[in-house]
Amino acid sequence: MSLRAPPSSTSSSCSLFPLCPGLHSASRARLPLSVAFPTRIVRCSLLQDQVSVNGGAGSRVSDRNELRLGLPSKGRMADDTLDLLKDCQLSVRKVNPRQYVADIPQLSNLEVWFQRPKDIVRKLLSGDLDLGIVGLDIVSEYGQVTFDILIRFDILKCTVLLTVTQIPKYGIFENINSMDELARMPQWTAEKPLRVATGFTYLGPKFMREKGLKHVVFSTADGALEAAPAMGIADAILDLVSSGTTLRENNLKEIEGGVVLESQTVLVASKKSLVHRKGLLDTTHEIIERLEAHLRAVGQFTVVANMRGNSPDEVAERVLSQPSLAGLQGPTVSPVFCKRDGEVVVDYYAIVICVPKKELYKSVQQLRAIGGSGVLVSPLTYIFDEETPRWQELLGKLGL
Ligand SMILES: Nc1ncnc2c1ncn2[C@@H]1O[C@H](COP(=O)(O)OP(=O)(O)OP(=O)(O)O)[C@@H](O)[C@H]1O
Ligand SMILES: O=P(O)(O)OC[C@H]1O[C@H](OP(=O)(O)OP(=O)(O)O)[C@H](O)[C@@H]1O
Ligand SMILES: [Mg+2]
Repeated sequence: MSLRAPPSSTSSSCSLFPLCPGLHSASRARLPLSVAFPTRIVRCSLLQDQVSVNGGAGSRVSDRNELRLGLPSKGRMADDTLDLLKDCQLSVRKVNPRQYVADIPQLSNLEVWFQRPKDIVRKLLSGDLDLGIVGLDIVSEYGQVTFDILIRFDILKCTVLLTVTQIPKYGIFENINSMDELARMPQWTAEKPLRVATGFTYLGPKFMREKGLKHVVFSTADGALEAAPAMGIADAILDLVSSGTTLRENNLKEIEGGVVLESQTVLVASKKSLVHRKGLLDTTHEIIERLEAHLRAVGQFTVVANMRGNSPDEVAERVLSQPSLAGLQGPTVSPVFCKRDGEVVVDYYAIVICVPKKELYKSVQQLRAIGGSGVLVSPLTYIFDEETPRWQELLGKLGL
């Protein structure tokens, strides 16, 4: 199998991400400060001794005071991420769409930097960002050897994506439906290996090796990979699948055992920054708490209803007799006071429960069946629990 050399297992960001591998320090020192192109002048505002590739030492903690969160500057995740933060009352304030720095007024001393997803992971590793929101696929691909310096929290709201091996539905693949069958095809030899096109040049070879494919070569492209088999460039591809439309429209099929990774949006933190950067732990705590409380709340409605009854216990018993009305820890039942013939009396009780969105109508029917009226339904913003499991998990990982 022809594989790209695996990245070095040291945490040096220079060896992990050589943007200009050929540029050694001697030639760097001679870099001109402005470079002339035929149509325009591009001025580099770098001081000569600052010119280096991706900052050098891996996961350093620079002496800046501000905390930095990286968010996707473009692509499918960009808007979803901003919407999610807005829903958590952490709206990002951006002066104009082309500006790459912003802030979140609720979180003081935090800078938001908009970056391409893969650059967010690179900059977390190099210490230029402290936190980031990206796809797990990107973290696994670009942060592969350094999970010990990154800490991840799953944000379950966004679409789960699969990175999957895909082959044509036609020709020699017509009856091939699993990775085992693909591996056993006699066509793949040292002289004529299986050609796989993928953007996942680290995860792809690793996966194929684990699946026992011996004769494989990889090619890569920046996008539209599904075209590669029909163009005759590849036999199979390894790419993301979300709705499955692109795969279908290009006459490809997923195969059994071909899932490399289930991806979703994750919040990632640099472990070194968490330990050393003042204030980061508190800010991360707040972000995690808000995300967790919000993600718990998005699937629920608050339902308030009035119910005639003789006592809170009797009303509670009626409510709890219905399968969809138990709420999170049971109903809150409070007396509704009104004045009759000059006297304050309690004929009704107000009950408050949380109801899963999917079960709303069923719950309203059950409420009516036990005498509920005046049912008010409102969305929930947060459900804060006593404990934040993800926060506890983080403290555990940091040994705190
Ligand atoms: N079809 C999709 N549905 C939902 N999310 C997706 C989809 N495709 C990609 N993503 C997510 O969006 C993230 C970025 O993908 P995107 O296509 O925007 O950038 P890219 O092409 O990988 O990078 P770049 O364009 O910067 O080179 C990925 O981490 C992935 O998790
Ligand atoms: O299953 P689907 O919902 O169709 O989505 C999957 C497609 O989306 C992404 O590509 P994108 O549209 O970002 O274009 P690109 O490959 O050119 O980057 C991904 O690379 C798949 O091709
Ligand atoms: Mg694509």
